[in-house]
Amino acid sequence: MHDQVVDPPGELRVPLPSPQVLGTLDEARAAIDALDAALATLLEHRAAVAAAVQRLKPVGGFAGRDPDRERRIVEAMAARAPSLGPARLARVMNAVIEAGLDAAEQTPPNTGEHRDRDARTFKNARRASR
Ligand SMILES: C=C(O[C@@H]1C=C(C(=O)O)C=C[C@H]1O)C(=O)O
Repeated sequence: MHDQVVDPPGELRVPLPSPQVLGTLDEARAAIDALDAALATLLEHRAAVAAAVQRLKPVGGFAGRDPDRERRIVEAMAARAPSLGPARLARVMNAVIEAGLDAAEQTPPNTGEHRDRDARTFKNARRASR
């Protein structure tokens, strides 16, 4: 049902129904499921890009954590998510960043899995920017 989220490949499309039009619990839950499907796709893609960053930095992984960069990320996101605000978003993004770094550490560099995943990530990003 949520397979259509990435369509065409390299582009994420998700309906953003106004909460006011959600009249039933089933409708509201279906809307949440669609948003979560998109969120999962974004999180997977973000983790792959963050893993690529780790390999490009002089010191990657948890050892190369950059609190200033993380603060700037949260500030930029808070402008788009004012009802959450910077303090809540900082908690969310701390979990997202740690999950990404953890996943990157589970996949050693220069393996076929990395190479294939990076190739897909950048091919999709290039295609999406055209
Ligand atoms: C991705 C980087 O490495 C780490 C992970 C970050 C992230 O997932 O956004 C941000 C800062 C760093 O702690 C980076 O330095 O840009």
